[in-house]
Amino acid sequence: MKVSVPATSANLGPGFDCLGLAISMKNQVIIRPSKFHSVSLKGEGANNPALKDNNMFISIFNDFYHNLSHKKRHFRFEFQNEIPLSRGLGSSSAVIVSAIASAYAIEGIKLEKDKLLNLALAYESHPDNITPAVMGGFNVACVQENEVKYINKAIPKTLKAVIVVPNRAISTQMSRKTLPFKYSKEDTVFNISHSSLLTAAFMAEDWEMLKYASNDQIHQKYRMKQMPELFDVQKTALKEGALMSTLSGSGSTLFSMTYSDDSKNLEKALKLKFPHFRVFTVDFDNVGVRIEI
Ligand SMILES: Nc1ncnc2c1ncn2[C@@H]1O[C@H](COP(=O)(O)OP(=O)(O)O)[C@@H](O)[C@H]1O
Ligand SMILES: N[C@@H](CCOP(=O)(O)O)C(=O)O
Repeated sequence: MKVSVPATSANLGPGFDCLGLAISMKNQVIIRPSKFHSVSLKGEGANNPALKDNNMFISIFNDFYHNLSHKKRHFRFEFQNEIPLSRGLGSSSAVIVSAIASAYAIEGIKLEKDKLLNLALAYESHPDNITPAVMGGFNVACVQENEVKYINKAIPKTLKAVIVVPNRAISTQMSRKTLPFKYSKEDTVFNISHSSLLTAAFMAEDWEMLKYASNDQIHQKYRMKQMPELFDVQKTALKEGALMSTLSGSGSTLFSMTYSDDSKNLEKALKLKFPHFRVFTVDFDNVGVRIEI
């Protein structure tokens, strides 16, 4: 059985904790019944022994598997990870979503995507990553009475993401600690208006509006101070034709969106100016979690 989950870029500038989209960089796990428990790990995180020994996937999978099944079975888990860890690309959401989906699938129990999303919410309280990880596409989401309420829209093939991934990790938990406890009325109104405009721009496919709508006053500047070069990455991306350029999730990745025709130029300019960072051009993912029995 094979499960794959896409990476995500959350917040999209002003949509702190509520906007996110999926990109076609994915983590995949193949699970087979086996005589003994065993784990193999390839790709991102492969040289991190903690991921093999104390793997968040295995512990969430076991929580669900033991609740769903009365059989005592062992499995071989083969992980192939494309999502860099702690870079604001939703690696933890991918793990949570794939672990829950795998436990149901291995038992042959059908799990609706809406239910999967709400089960994942118990492990990741911000819906802006788990919603695109499950559903794909662009998503606006909020949590009410312990349920995710969301609206989802596919992103056209004429657009691509160009991401700049620094070599330094930023943990989401630590990055949230850099944010103020209180915001002024001006900053609050600024973000509500820009986040609403950004949502409308995605829905109306008005891509030229993104450069205005993607401005933010409540999280990026505080977080990017930890790695001031990110301001330069953002400025360069916008100067080189990005439709928008925002801190991905809690960082450290900078996410930019471009017309497909412009993406190679943008990638080239960013690689030239920031040779010490990894730069990737990727499609958007409109499917979300995939399960193959
Ligand atoms: N492929 C993986 N396998 C196991 N655990 C992972 C994997 N990817 C991420 N994690 C867990 O998630 C943590 C990163 O979560 P977080 O700081 O929220 O970063 P991100 O922005 O990538 O989601 C890692 O320290 C690790 O505990
Ligand atoms: N809204 C959250 C999103 C965190 O995304 P991640 O990919 O960095 O885990 C936040 O901004 O803290």
